[in-house]
Amino acid sequence: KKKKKNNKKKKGGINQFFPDGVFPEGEWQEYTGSEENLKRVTDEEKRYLDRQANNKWNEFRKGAEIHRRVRQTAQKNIKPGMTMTEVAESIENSVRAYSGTDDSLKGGMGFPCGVSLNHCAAHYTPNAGDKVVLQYDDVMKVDFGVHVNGHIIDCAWTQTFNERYDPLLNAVKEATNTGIKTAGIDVRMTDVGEAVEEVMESYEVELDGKVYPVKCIRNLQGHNIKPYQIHGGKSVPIVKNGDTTKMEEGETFAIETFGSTGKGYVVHGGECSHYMKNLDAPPNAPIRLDRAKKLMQTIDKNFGSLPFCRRYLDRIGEEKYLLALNQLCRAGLITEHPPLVDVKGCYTAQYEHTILLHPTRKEVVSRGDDY
Ligand SMILES: O=S(=O)(c1cccs1)N(Cc1ccc(F)cc1)Cc1ncn[nH]1
Ligand SMILES: [Mn+2]
Ligand SMILES: [Mn+2]
Ligand SMILES: [Mn+2]
Repeated sequence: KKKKKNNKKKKGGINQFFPDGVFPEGEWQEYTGSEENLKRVTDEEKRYLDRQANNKWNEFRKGAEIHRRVRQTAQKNIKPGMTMTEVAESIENSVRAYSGTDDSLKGGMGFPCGVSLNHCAAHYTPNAGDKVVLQYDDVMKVDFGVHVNGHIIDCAWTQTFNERYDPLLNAVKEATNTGIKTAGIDVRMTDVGEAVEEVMESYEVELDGKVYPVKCIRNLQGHNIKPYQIHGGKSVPIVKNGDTTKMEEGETFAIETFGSTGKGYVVHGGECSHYMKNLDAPPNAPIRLDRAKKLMQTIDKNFGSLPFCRRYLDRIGEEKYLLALNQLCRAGLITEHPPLVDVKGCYTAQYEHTILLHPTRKEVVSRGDDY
């Protein structure tokens, strides 16, 4: 018998530290560029209206506060010798504890905790049975989401132990901050990409006596975020790509950049762990295969349109689901998001923040004193 969802707020959540329910604002930045953008900050009427939308903003700020506390502990505790499963699950359990609810659709992981290593840039998290152990010379991209009622914080950093990678990390950190500074209302996507690329490619890194120019991974992008939708349909390039699509007032963006000592281009590589319901699939498409039908119901109930990974099915008690999962993917009802890899032997790094385009100012809501 399925245990009833307990809708009570759980103890130990982040709310205990903010009894008034008001969460800290992120880093404010003024809009730059056009004359029109410069005067947004003085528009009192827009400022007043923005405060009315505060509930939505406050839920992003709650997610960001959870993200900062979880990553601070992770940055201290993650060490070589831990398995990738221990790394990912320690972070995921911490997010769930702070979220203060057992209902994964009310709050918790916004998407799986990525722990992509070295030439793998994104979308790797261990599946059951993964024996990989974190090494001293690894370059690990820790990329996890926190959601509060579907308001998703998407924020990532690169964890290393060998300081020889610092120039690579600094290049990407500065490139991401440039992307954040350039982003704004009415800004064209291609202009963000161009600004990012210029900073990234001004760096080089020396490894094992060889000098590499830092390249942007040109087919990885930031993206807008919508309620319960990690990818809202707009992409933010990290190279100049001619896309004149503009950012708009009220939108939420994940600004992420990736630097690489390899080709600067990723392809699918390795076993898939990340999956997500296909929002373009016809709703209520008939699924004849009984096991697949049941699995789809479980996915709808626990994740909805949020990305999930195989370990999330394991932990809710699903067993022998792989065939049914593959059938749902082949039917186009679920999409696979396999690991994204540059060439073997190269090193890739990432930094990512979530920004809120308020009518009068830009808020880097996931900013911390770490990055
Ligand atoms: O690469 S994306 O698919 C994308 C980038 C631009 C347009 S869509 N992706 C969104 C996503 C898709 C599936 C997931 F399971 C988790 C995330 C970016 C991302 N991954 C991690 N953090 N941010
Ligand atoms: Mn991310
Ligand atoms: Mn992202
Ligand atoms: Mn893909």
